[in-house]
Amino acid sequence: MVSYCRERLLPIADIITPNVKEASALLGGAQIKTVAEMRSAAKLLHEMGPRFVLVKGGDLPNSSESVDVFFDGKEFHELRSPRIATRNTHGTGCTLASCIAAELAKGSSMLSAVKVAKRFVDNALDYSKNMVIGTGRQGPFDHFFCLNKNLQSSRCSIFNPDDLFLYAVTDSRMNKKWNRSIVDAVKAAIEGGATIIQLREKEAETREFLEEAKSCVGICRSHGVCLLINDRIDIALACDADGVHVGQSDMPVDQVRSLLGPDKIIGVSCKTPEQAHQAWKDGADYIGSGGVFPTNTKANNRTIGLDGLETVCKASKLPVVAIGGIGISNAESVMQINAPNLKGVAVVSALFDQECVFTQAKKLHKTLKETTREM
Ligand SMILES: Cc1ncc(COP(=O)(O)OP(=O)(O)O)c(N)n1
Ligand SMILES: Cc1nc(C(=O)O)sc1CCOP(=O)(O)O
Repeated sequence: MVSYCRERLLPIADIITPNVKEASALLGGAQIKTVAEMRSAAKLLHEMGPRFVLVKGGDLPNSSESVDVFFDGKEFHELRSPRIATRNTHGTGCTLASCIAAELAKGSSMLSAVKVAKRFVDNALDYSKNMVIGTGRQGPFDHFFCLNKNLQSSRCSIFNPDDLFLYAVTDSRMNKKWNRSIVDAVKAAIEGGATIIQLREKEAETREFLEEAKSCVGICRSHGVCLLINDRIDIALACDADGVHVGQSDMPVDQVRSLLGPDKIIGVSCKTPEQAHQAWKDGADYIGSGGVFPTNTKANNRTIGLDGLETVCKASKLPVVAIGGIGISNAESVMQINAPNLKGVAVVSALFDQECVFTQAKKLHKTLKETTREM
């Protein structure tokens, strides 16, 4: 059985998710008692063929944390969560693997799928830790805990593709023109319905930008909205933003991931199916695709049109947000390409080159809602 797995299954698997005992068996009885040994095991297992390896550390002795090691062939990520003391752990492995498969089917990258699945299992374990069912050494846990209406919904920091619905991208030049601070602009956009914010401040000095970014992080957190930083990984780290957006000539996504770690959101601009494919391989969480229409906001930007957007959406498993020349008058035509992974529109001037950011955000949000309800 083990040799069949090694020879026939591992070479064709996208991901394998052994616990430490299973990893040890696959490696002919190797000792795996530390996180360092889990990393070595993940590397050796990867050499047997699967594209990704997740070695699960739930059984690791003497640890207050549950540490899983994720390896994509280049980078290791240690996914940590507090260990939940319970005997109700029967079925966790199958649930984790099924949840990864479901997230992949929804279009997530492998790392995002694994993070969502780990969070789901952790929440389920915590919710059902005190249940008493049967008298065996191990009890079952509650896979359907999400259906319990009395359960308090806690916002999890994991990226939700639906957050791309109305994506507000700031521009300091526009906000200066209308005599308002970035912080006021961000607040108005959120109150009007923006579902995610990106600070794209091309002209700001680093120190000033960092101070503004810190204030915006506070505002976004208090509204439960994610904040990303355009291009500047240093600023994102310093202000503890939720992630970054990078372009094709910025730092490559896999390098960004190794600097930011597994928990941050990474978006990447893609105009072609090849770029979209690479984004997925490198572990991006979403794609920004445009210019859908001509724009005055970004100089020399190539317009790919609605056809180009559709081509990128079709080529990709990742969630996509459309960008470039989008506003209230044409948002409907964008969403009507009706690609299941097109999650929303990203706009700059439609919100920020306007007298009232709040009103414009509200109007655009309403338009998007009406459009998507009809589809
Ligand atoms: C959501 C979103 N999509 C695309 C872009 C463009 O990013 P990039 O290619 O890095 O260009 P600049 O923004 O740096 O001019 C974006 N910012 N956001
Ligand atoms: C920042 C940016 N990126 C684009 C891309 O095509 O990748 S278009 C763009 C500017 C979008 O501004 P507006 O909403 O004012 O047209």
